[in-house]
Amino acid sequence: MKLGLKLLQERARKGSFWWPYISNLPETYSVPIFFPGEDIKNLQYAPLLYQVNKRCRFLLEFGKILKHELENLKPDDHPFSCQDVDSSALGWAMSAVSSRAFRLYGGKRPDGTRSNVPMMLPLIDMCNHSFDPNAEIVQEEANSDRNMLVKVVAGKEIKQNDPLLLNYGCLSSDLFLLDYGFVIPSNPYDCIELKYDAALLDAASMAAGVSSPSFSSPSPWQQQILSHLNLDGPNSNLKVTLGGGELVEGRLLAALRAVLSNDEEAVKQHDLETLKSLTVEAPLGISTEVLALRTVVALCVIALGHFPTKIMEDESLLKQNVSPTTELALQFIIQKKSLIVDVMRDLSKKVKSLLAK
Ligand SMILES: C[S@@+](CC[C@H](N)C(=O)[O-])C[C@H]1O[C@@H](n2cnc3c(N)ncnc32)[C@H](O)[C@@H]1O
Repeated sequence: MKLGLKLLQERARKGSFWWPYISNLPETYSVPIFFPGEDIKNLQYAPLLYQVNKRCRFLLEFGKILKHELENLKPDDHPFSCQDVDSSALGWAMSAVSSRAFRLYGGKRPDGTRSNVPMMLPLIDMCNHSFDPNAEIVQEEANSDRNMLVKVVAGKEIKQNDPLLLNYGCLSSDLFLLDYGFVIPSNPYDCIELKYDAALLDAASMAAGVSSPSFSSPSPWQQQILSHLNLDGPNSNLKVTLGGGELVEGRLLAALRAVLSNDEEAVKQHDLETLKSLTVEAPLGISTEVLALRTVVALCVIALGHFPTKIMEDESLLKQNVSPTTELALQFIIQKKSLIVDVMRDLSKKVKSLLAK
């Protein structure tokens, strides 16, 4: 937000050096904080809705604090040349920065290391994103400590009229939408967030064929493994993911394998890294592995059931003449649901091949 405030300050300052740049920035952004209520609802996916709400609440709160702080300032002391900076102006600035700033190395710290700071880079910020970019940003130190040379360097041959494309990062679809306001079809870095919840896992594993699951009442050795995986205990992190690079997050896979195995000796023969790896095939035996993978498939079914609409309904709506924000919301949820379906398909294939052994 610091850079956003600076942007607002320069936008309000008469004769600002940055005015030509700032006056050419988009007036609106397609990020969800500006979506109409109906399209926020259309986003359906709870972790994204949580982030959108969090950002909106922050902007409202910060707007109030700022108003209070600026209230009694003399015109000469006013950082925004007496212009009103409300939550909508803050939202504009936040979106300008999140969608256009690049994180680069800043000045040197006393210990010689460099801080990582967001910077607005006029002209460079005209480059769109691609996971197959044709250029990259290269930073070079100039002779003085304060100055930094920032260049865009071609990574491959670029023909005349080809767009210059940079890689903004291997980000999930949530971050592309929240920060940049677009959705990449079949984003290989997208994932689904789930909560490691014992009752939910008991239900999922029962659907997978476990008669008396013990996620809600793990034995002490299983609890120890869960706490090593940071899935149990006071500072646990219960957020686990499906999809992305890993298909099933290693911590979830290890927990499923350990709790479904019930064979302390067999589990303790393996280190955590082995238990977390899907490329290590069935370290605790085929039947445990099949139950673990089927439990994930059941989790996927439950996750899909939480979306109020089906992919086919979203796709047919998308074919109609919808607004750009509805289109983005639909693209986003289609992507999320397709990812779950892909995970189910890949895991079911694995189960089939295990059973054929
Ligand atoms: C750094 S700016 C890039 C320049 C921008 N296209 C412009 O005309 O000003 C980032 C914004 O460009 C758009 N953008 C960048 N890459 C995109 C992509 N692959 N697909 C769709 N929109 C993209 C998004 O609106 C994003 O917020």
